[in-house]
Amino acid sequence: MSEASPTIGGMPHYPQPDRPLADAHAFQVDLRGLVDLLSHHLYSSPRVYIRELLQNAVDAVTARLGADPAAPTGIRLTADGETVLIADPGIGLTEADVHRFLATIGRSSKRDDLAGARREFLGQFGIGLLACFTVADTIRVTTRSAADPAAAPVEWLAGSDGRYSIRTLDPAQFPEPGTRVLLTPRPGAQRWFAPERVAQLAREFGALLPYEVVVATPDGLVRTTDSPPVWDRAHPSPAARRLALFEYGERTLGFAALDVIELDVPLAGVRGAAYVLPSAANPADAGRHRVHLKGMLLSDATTGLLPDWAFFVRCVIDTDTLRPTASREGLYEDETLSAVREALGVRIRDWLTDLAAQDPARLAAFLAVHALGVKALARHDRELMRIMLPFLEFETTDGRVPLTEFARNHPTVYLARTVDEFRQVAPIAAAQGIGVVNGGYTYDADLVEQLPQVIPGTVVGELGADVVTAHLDLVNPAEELALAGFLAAARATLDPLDCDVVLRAFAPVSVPALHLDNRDARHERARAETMAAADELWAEILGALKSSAPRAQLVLNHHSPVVRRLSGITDRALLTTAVEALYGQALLMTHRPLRPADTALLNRAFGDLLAWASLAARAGDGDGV
Ligand SMILES: Nc1ncnc2c1ncn2[C@@H]1O[C@H](COP(=O)(O)OP(=O)(O)OP(=O)(O)O)[C@@H](O)[C@H]1O
Repeated sequence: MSEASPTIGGMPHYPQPDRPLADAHAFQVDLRGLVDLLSHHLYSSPRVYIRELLQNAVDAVTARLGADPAAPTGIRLTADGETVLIADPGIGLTEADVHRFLATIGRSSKRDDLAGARREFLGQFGIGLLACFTVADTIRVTTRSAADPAAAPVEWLAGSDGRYSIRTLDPAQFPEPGTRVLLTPRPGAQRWFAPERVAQLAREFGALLPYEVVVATPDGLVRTTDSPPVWDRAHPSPAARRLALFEYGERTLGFAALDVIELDVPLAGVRGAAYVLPSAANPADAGRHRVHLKGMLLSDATTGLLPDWAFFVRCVIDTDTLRPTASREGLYEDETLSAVREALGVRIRDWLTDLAAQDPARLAAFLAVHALGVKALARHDRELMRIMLPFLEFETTDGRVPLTEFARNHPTVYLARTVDEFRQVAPIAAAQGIGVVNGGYTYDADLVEQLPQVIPGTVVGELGADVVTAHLDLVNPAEELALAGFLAAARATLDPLDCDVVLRAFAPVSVPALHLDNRDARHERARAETMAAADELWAEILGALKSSAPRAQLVLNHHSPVVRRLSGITDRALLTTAVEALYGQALLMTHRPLRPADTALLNRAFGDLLAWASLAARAGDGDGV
């Protein structure tokens, strides 16, 4: 029996330096420090020790099958509450292998020196076994090599203090090739050895592994593998296959999907399914997918697997091309991953276009929940936009309608940039036949702007106050002249508020006045107000920014009975109050927050109107006496 300390990455096989390293030393490893690093900074939880044990067992079985396709494959975990034992009938190790691989941190038998990690194996980094030290104080490995039947079986006993011993065993004690790993818990880690927890972890990580794994517990044998995966099984009919996929999704992801999209991208080595979320998803949510690498669960919250726009699906996949990060809890971002991401994106997009062509009712059900996702996708994909546009509804002056239909009825499509702007003008614009789309919602303005490329001949214009006024009927000059006094008084009242007054005739008659404004004008007013309140330096800077933005407009409706009645008022003070009240009412209709000056004006107008009313009432009483 010999005793030694582990070395790092195959040390002391020094590279050949230019000059001999006469005074060379080997790196030492502080195993406790390393395990501490792994458990606090690499692995999210000690539970991964089961995954690492399973992984080594699976790789060992795969390696032996390579040489002997008839070799046994069953893997058995035994959890008695005190210890955990895993036994595999795999390739095993000779004493030299033990020193070389088990006891050398960072060295793996699963890497070709030039080609990197070999595709058929799960492991590659040569650190997995260390995960066991996050829960165990000692690891006892007994192993017999299948590759070298003459080699005696050996026992390797390693402690978390960084020391190990090795001894040869009597071949009669270990007649068959294979490996057994026995772990004894470190203080405080007993809970990770509870039989039901071991079985649950084996099922969670290893349900799709290619070889049968059973867990022997005091309550009996538990089979934790359930392979081949549902997508690789034969089903009696396409409907039965779909049903099986739905059931599998609900069991593993925890929600009843709206739809399921099969993923089979042979070039990318990906098989599985994408499940459409049953309720609207947050576009900023990076998407959490359940990813298996060669059957072993990598993580159920893997990000970066799909393009950002595909936030409406969650995938369950198995792949043999993608690489894990060293923690084996995420995907390594490389060219393969971006190719897979693109291929899966194409698959989901194709599913959408097929749905549009073959099953509009199912597409409508999908869009009722995920229109936002499709809009996000369509922005970058003109072809998809062309296909989806007839199905995507937008808020417009014709109600919620698809843009294609809207563009057919309105050769010029006006775009209101904010929800407020749309609300402000929609009823009036609709009455004048102006076609306006509310561009205030996420992605809508982008899509409307691309409309001319998708439907040639369509013109998209910005909706400004001038567009609306241009569509309102002019009042005949003689009639306008008759109201000149009233209009002059109204202009004088509103001029200090940076608002012009114009007279037009428009529908509906129930709207006496319309406050038309645009963002430039609002910014200009805000700037002017700040300037008035600012000190000299700021006033100068703000003054330099002054622009000749159009002023707001109060458009009085000549058809409105209220306006007609007002124009008959001769008392100047009452007229001022009435104009202020009209202006205030029009402002309230815009649903925008009021400036302090506007609030003051509204209060004053209301108070004055009350005073006028009580005066009139008293005068009426007086008449009666
Ligand atoms: N059950 C086993 N049967 C045979 N060899 C094993 C077994 N477990 C571990 N080994 C050997 O020990 C080496 C180190 O194992 P370890 O789990 O630390 O790393 P790995 O599996 O190579 O890579 P990773 O860090 O990615 O898991 C393996 O490369 C393998 O040669």
